[in-house]
Amino acid sequence: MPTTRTDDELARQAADEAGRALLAVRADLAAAGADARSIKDAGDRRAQEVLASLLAAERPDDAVLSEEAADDPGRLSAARVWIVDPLDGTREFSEVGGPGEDGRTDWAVHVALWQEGELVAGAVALPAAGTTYGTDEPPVRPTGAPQVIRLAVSRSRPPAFVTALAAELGAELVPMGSAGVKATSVLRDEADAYVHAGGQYEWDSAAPVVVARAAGLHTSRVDGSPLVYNRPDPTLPDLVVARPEVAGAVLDAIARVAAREGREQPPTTTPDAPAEATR
Ligand SMILES: Nc1ncnc2c1ncn2[C@@H]1O[C@H](COP(=O)(O)O)[C@@H](OP(=O)(O)O)[C@H]1O
Ligand SMILES: [Mg+2]
Repeated sequence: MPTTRTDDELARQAADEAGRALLAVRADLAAAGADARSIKDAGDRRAQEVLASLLAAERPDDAVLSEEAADDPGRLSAARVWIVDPLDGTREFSEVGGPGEDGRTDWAVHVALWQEGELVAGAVALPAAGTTYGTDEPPVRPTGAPQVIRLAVSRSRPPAFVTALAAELGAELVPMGSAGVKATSVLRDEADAYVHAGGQYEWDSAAPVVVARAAGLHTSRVDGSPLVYNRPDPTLPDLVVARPEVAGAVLDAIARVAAREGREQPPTTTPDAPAEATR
């Protein structure tokens, strides 16, 4: 029987349950000396199982779009769709170092709910850091204008465009894994903005974006247009999450860099699928 949790509470519960399962899987496999590929695969599988069974039990009438499940075309006519990334930052999750080592903390579980055109609830769990950000308790964002803008960027494949943007802004790059970790780094005051271009999917950004919005952060595509979810093609290749104090400067600088690179906007298609991508 479904419980009476709100959608916001269910998002947090689902992200936390998957996060606990991921910590257990990683600890077991690291202790057994498993290789990174086995740890990634087992993590993806286990977190998907936890999310799928919880959502099926609690919200049997809703559709689900997940990185780790076959796409269900029924989602395109559904009123409510959960958009989930059971394990974001898969590479970082699998870097455990060796038996007895704690492993990295920059990976996340993403759970978001899309309803009739908008993201309405969500949670981003950082299980190894012991923190979950959710729309049930909107996070409090840092305020004030930074002297030097800090840009969160992929540690394993920083887009060349973001390196050029940092030079344009006189900004510092702060490398870390996972889209959820990078978006919430703005809430932890570790960065002032997360800018990504060149390839991503709806599940990479849906939960980070709905949580960031709940905290009052700016969220958009790199050209300033709205992020739109539950589209037939789940590719959503670029985004900006930023403190409102820096959002204008960041978007202006993006436009200048794009103009210099001889095109109207930064790349909006995936040029080549990264080795780690599962699709
Ligand atoms: N160029 C690209 N194409 C497709 N997905 C990308 C991408 N760059 C980053 N991503 C995805 O965005 C997430 C964060 O990546 P990063 O830490 O490098 O910024 C990862 O999700 P997964 O770990 O769920 O695969 C990664 O696969
Ligand atoms: Mg992801």
